[in-house]
Amino acid sequence: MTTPLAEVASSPSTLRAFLHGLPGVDRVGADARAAMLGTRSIKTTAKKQAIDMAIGMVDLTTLEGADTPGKVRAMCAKAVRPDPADASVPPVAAVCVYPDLVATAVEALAGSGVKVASVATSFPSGRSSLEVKVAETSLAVAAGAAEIDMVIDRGAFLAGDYLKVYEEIVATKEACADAHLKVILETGELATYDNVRRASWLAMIAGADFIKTSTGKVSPAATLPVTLVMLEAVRDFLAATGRKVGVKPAGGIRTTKDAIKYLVLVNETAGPDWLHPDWFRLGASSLLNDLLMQRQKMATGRYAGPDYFTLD
Ligand SMILES: O=C[C@H](O)COP(=O)(O)O
Repeated sequence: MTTPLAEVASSPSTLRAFLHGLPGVDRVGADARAAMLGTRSIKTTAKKQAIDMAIGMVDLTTLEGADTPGKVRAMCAKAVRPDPADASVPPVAAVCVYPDLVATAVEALAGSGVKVASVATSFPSGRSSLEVKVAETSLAVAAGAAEIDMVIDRGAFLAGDYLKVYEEIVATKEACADAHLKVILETGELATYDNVRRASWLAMIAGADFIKTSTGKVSPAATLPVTLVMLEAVRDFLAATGRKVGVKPAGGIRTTKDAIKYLVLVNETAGPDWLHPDWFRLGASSLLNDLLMQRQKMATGRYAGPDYFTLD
């Protein structure tokens, strides 16, 4: 890395030269390594620990046009006490909602320690003016959001207008004040792993606290190889700058088996220091019930069945 990072974004050409100077991703190698790590088995005792760890890393999400305050309150109750019959189940890390439902979630979660995350910047498309995006972020923060999940402008990124994407992230970070900023790359639209690496670095240079794979509205959403590329990026960014950034795969993660594959990937790629909700999250609308069912199966030897738990 020859250009000091502070100067990388001083012009469109320096930013482009930096991002295109990053080493290319060996696609076949990344796919093979993710597949290999995905087949690793873990011991039964480690599995119980992994399930509780995964529960504590969930960003329990509802991002539907039909969301209501009642649905969000019910989700918040589940976030705090995932299994009402078992107080040993840890709470999730955060709930993630649309900006207009932040106040409802903040009230429902008061004093619980579960954080409220709001999507922003015209989620999921990211298609509005910077003024609108910044105003939406400020309103969500004013309503009490502790975390903002913004989307990047993929159109600008794919057109090579990296400085526009950078400036939007910088402006959104400023509007966040003390709230943490997660930057959604929407990797399913970025076409190549090289682009995923570039977008990861772009977001981190611009001030992201977390980089997140997907909105959950585009297919493919989170995948193991894409998450591997992002974990390598946060590892390398820490080595280059001394600043640690978190990672959040989101979208399509529905089973305990998948969640554990992600934890193995984190451990083997970025390292065990990332195995904490401050540095790793799983964004999911319907993973929690499977984690609860598998947890109960390990404790009692039988499944309670999906009807035992309230809907995700
Ligand atoms: O940020 C989280 C995603 O929107 C959730 O996606 P999902 O419904 O596929 O779990």
